[in-house]
Order: sequence, then C-alpha cells, then structure tokens
Amino acid sequence: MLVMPESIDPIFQKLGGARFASALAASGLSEDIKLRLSLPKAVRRFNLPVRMDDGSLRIFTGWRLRYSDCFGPTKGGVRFHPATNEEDLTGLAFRLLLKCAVNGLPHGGAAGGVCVDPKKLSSREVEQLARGYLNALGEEVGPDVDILSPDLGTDAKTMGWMADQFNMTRRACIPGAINGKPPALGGIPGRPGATARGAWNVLRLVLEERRLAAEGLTFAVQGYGSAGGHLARVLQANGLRLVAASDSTSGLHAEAGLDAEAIWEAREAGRGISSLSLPGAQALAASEVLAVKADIIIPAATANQITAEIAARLQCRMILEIANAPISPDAEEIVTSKGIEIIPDVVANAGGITMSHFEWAQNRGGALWSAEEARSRLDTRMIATATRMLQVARSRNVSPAAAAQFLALEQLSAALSR
Ligand SMILES: NC(=O)c1ccc[n+]([C@@H]2O[C@H](COP(=O)([O-])OP(=O)(O)OC[C@H]3O[C@@H](n4cnc5c(N)ncnc54)[C@H](O)[C@@H]3O)[C@@H](O)[C@H]2O)c1
Repeated sequence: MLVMPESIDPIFQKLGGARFASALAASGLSEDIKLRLSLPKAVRRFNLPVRMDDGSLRIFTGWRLRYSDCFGPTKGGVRFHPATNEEDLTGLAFRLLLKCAVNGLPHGGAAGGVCVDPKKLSSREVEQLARGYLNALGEEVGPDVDILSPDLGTDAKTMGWMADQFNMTRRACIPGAINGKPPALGGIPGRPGATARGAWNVLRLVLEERRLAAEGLTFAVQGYGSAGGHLARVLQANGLRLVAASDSTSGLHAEAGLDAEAIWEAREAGRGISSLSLPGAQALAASEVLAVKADIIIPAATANQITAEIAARLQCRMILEIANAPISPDAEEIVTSKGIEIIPDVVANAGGITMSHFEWAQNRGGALWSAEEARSRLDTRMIATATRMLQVARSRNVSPAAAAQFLALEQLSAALSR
C-alpha cells in the first residue's frame, strides 16, 4: 500500500480516533514521522490446519500484526474469537503502541488472533490451534522480538501451550516469550487485579487534583468482568458507593448502593447480574447503567458503548475509561461539551499491560517477584504516569485525555526521529 500525504489524516482518524487525530494535528510532528507511524511494521496472515476430533480437517485463518518496535520488542494479545479480523487487530496494535508510549514501557504494540469460536472446539482442538499458531510465527516471536499475551478467548492454559511449544522449537526454556502464564510457569502474581489497582491509583490522583474527596462519591460500572468487577470492589473498599452495575445479561440500579462483593461472588459462581435480586435494587437494561446519575461512570465492557445518544443523556462528572475506546467518535464532542472529565483509557487501564511488562522483566532477570513487590512497582509506575499526565494537562491547559495523547506523541517522536 502506498501512503500519500493526503491520505495520512484519515488513516490516523481510523487508527487512534478523533482524540489522537486532533493531538497529532497540534503536535507539529514531521511528515516523515507521520508516514512511519501510518503503517504497521509487519502483518502476517496464515492458514492453520487442525485435525478435528471427528477425523475431519479444518483450516482456520490467523494473523499477527506488529505495529512498531521503536521502543523495544512488540507485545500484545492473541485472541481466539469468531469476529477476529485484520482491521480490528491493526487498531488494537496501534492503541497498544500509544499505551506503551504514554506509560514509558519498552515495548511496541502488536495484536494477533485466529478467526474461530473456541467454545465450539474441544480442548485438544484448541491446543492444536495454539501450538499451530506459535509454529506459524516462526522466528517472529521471542522475548526480544514479539511477546504474546492472552486476550479474548485465550487464557493462562492457552498461553501455557504456546510457551511449551516455543520452548520445544527453541530447545531451551525461554519464559519471556509468552505472558499471562500461570505463576508456576513464571507468570506474575497479582496479575488479575492489576488493571483495577492501576485505575484506582489514577482516579485517586485526578480526584486530588480536582480537590474532591473519594469517600462518598458514587459510581456505576458497565461490564462487571475481570477489570470492571475488580475495580468496583477496590472503589467500594475505598469508600465510594456503587449505584449501578451491568454485565451482558442485565443491569441493576440502587441509589442507596449495591454490594460490589455480592455481585462479584455471583460472577465467580458463574451467575450473571440478571440472576441477582439485591435489597432495594431495580433492574435496568445493561447500557442504561451508563446514563444513571453518578459521579463517575466506568465503561468496562467493549468499545464504542457511549454512543452519541447515550452521551446526550449522561449525568456524571467523570468517565473512567477501562474498556479501550469506550466513547464512540461521534459522542466525544458531546461528552466534552457537557464538561464531563474523561480519564483516558491509555492511562486508566494501563495496569494490566504494566504488570504484563513486569512478567517479561521478571522472566528475563530470572528472579521471582513476590506479589507485594509486583504491586508496589505497579503503584510507583501508575502514579508516575498519572502525575505526568496531570502536569502536562495543567501546563498546556488541556484535558487529561488530550495530555495523554501529547505524551504519547512526544515519546513516539523521540523514538522515530532518525
Ligand atoms: N482485564 C484487563 O486487565 C484489561 C486491561 C485493559 C483493558 N481492558 C478492557 O476492559 C474491557 C473488559 O475486559 P475484561 O478483561 O474485564 O473482560 P471480561 O470478559 O472479563 O468482562 C467483560 C464484561 O463485560 C460484560 N459485557 C459485555 N458486553 C456488555 C454490554 N453490552 N453491556 C454490559 N456488559 C457487557 C460481560 O458480561 C463481562 O461481564 C475490555 O474492553 C478490555 O479490552 C481489560
């Protein structure tokens, strides 16, 4: 694909959304750097044969997309999901690059996956696919090249198969190539709650900056999953009140407060929110949780959930972005025109990737960190990034969301000016 100067801006609109595109326009980045940034470093597509349990052969399509290794080896998830496609993976890898840039992580963004519904495969078939995926990457995977981690439809078990396959092909034990492994195989303790812990650190600093006491503030969570559910519990433990929550089954609303722990226990037991009846709570549609009256709204489900229609009905002071790009492009201006503060995804949800970076660093150093050590390092990094973001916002008189984009561009410019 030949990229002409006039076609660069639409590419960035698509890759990084309006927020990135407007920061880019104000950044004065050279045309050379824009050109370098406009295309991924490498895109691989492969066909993966799997011998099914019934003896038939099926071929699944997989991709690995490495956006840029300007900060270090690329790093990113591998998803096994029926909607996997190259365009979405390109956007994911680009946003991961921005996240590494803002958070000063020595990695470039990557994303990969296979177009498959793993729920329709047996465990043996998924194992074949995971091992086949790793084999297809050949030399383009490894702790100094590209590091794989779990994403939709993949978990610690899948990553364990890939790590085993990687070690077999290299005839060595090299744990730093695959992240999200079980702790017994070199995974990092404390990974599951890392995104929530990081987000709380960021929120705490933003509240301090705005001279708001956390105690007694109300919040609502859309997407009571690993990230959203952990975060609801952390916020409740710190004195905030959960007034609404939803998962894909339904939502609940209670002005006087919902018990974050009770909803988490139900989730852990495999029961959705629709199965719950909590004292004083009324049921409401999953997406309506975003429009309830609360100080902080936390979208933690999927992208583009805050549509223009929802944005017009928002009744909050702040949005803490846990899902990636949860505000649709046409809604962002409505949100900001209402004076609602956005705590941006690239900083708010970076606890997970930061902990994942620690797993790689721990594996390369050959040491095993304690959960306490990993958490304390996470706190230090998250506080440093959030503090920088707020300083830039103050000094440039822009929103924290814009400041985060400026920080990313500054880092990218320094790394790509050659
Ligand atoms: N888990 C992490 O460490 C992490 C880190 C960074 C970003 N994120 C982002 O946060 C989001 C959630 O990730 P997760 O790991 O918690 O996933 P998860 O699968 O554990 O949880 C997702 C939750 O969202 C719910 N959901 C899905 N669609 C919904 C809808 N339309 N309305 C309400 N609820 C809905 C699901 O029922 C589930 O409870 C994703 O966008 C992910 O990219 C997660």
